[in-house]
Amino acid sequence: MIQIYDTTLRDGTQRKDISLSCSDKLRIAQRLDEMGVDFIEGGWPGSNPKDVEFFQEAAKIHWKHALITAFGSTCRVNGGPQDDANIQALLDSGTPVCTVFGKSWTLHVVDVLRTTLPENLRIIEQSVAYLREQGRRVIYDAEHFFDGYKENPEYTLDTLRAAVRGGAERVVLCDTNGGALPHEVSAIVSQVHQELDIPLGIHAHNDSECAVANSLAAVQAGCTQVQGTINGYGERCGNANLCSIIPDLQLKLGYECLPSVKLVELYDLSHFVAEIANLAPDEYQAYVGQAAFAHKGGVHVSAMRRSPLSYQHIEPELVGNEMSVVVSELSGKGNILSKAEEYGLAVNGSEEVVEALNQIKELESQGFSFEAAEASAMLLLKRHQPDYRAPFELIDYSVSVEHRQQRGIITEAMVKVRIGEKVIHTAGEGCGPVHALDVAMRKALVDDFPQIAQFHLTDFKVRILNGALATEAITRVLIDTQNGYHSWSTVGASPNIIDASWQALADSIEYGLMTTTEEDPAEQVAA
Ligand SMILES: CC(=O)SCCNC(=O)CCNC(=O)[C@H](O)C(C)(C)COP(=O)(O)OP(=O)(O)OC[C@H]1O[C@@H](n2cnc3c(N)ncnc32)[C@H](O)[C@@H]1OP(=O)(O)O
Ligand SMILES: CC(=O)C(=O)O
Repeated sequence: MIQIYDTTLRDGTQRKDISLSCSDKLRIAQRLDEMGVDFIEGGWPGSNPKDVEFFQEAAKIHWKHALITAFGSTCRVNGGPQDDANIQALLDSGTPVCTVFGKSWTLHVVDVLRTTLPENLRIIEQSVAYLREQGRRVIYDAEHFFDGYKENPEYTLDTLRAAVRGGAERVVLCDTNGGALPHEVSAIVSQVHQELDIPLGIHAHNDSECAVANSLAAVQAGCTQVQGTINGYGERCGNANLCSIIPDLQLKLGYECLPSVKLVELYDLSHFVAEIANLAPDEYQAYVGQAAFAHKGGVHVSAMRRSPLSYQHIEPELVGNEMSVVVSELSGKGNILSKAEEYGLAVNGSEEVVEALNQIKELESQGFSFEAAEASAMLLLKRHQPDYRAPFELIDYSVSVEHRQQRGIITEAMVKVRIGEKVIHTAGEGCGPVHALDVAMRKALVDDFPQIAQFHLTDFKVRILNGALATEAITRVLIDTQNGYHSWSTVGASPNIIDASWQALADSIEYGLMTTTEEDPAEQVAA
């Protein structure tokens, strides 16, 4: 069994760009408790009123499994813990467990605390002992332990012994500057494990991109608690990422961290915390990123269709994620077949697949990109089906943009479309050419397809592909659209920006008409 100690609410919030409100912190803590995390470090009560409020509110909650811990430093140099505001704040937080950090590295004792080595041992021992006397369990975080150990191993061990004499139930070896490498962590933890008969923990930062590897090495060398954060948020480059460490330990190394029924909620937990932290989820994050099981290369997809573990290290469902297939110029027939299956399209023979595949490769060479435009990829496959009839057909369009003195810029569009046997000719004005085309198209289609009123353009991205050609360059346009309960993306590419926009817009409308009914979106969300 490995204890999971989450510090998202404390060290996680030391990441630049994260600021959680008290209620954000409580929501995350409750979600972590539901997951079965053992310790939740709620903050530093000696630091700010928000953290004080967190502990006041946390005291009113019935925690199912987790122990809430309050974090703070040892008492100030030349003072005693009984007179120390920070230690008092730890006691006032009312948590059953207090985590106290102290200095291990002589550089920090001498240059930062500006005190003597024996005085540092005194404040460690007395701070821990005082909290113990007040009935609190104490975890001792040995800051800069690995840097300190490399310089003066005997002194760093003495700091741990001081914490143990004070009554710490566990000492946590911190790679505060994140510079240690796995072989060093492995060797040092093994030596400490031999020297001290006390449970050990690991707290790693990611400055050498080794926080997860260092945490695993530490566990294998004897640590039984791992401190980390959800999504690896934390000071500078972050803390050890629990979303990787937990499945690594549980699925690969056979340790128990969370109840196994909870592991499948890891993907949701990661996205939940990103959402509350107001950060875009990292698509490329191991285990829980949306691309973690997304297959693009044709060779990979072809093999995956034959054996689901051929290009995956685990079954994605174990952590609540799912496999997906991307269509692009790197596709083979397998990608097309998988996409067709995903969209429920019956494929009538390999010729159809090869034609669609070749068209995708050709269009990508012209500047299209189907990876981020699944709706266009789906329409392309659909158009290769003999029985497919598009809901409308464009006959002509024109756009005029005029700059008139006194009247400013005037933009108008005309479209002529065929719906069945009917030809409809409309015009629209807009604040720009794409808006005017959109207005004219909606006018032309709304009587036959009233659901078009539900479509909203949510994003419009323009990228110049070969900038060296300056204004003659190919432009790629990606449009995101939604109808209140579902969103989709389409693509166009052309040396003419209006034409590229038109292609993406027409695909967006065609796909939307195929997938949106006339029902009220609110009812569809409920369904
Ligand atoms: C490794 C880590 O991540 S530790 C956590 C770091 N997180 C934070 O710093 C966030 C919360 N911090 C804060 O809100 C503030 O820094 C406070 C309230 C803790 C302190 O604020 P201030 O009193 O203004 O001090 P300031 O931040 O300028 O300096 C830190 C002080 O703590 C002292 N200190 C640092 N570590 C320790 C320690 N382990 N034991 C005792 N004192 C310590 C320093 O010597 C310095 O004191 P001094 O100015 O009297 O020499
Ligand atoms: C305690 C802590 O956060 C660190 O040493 O990094």
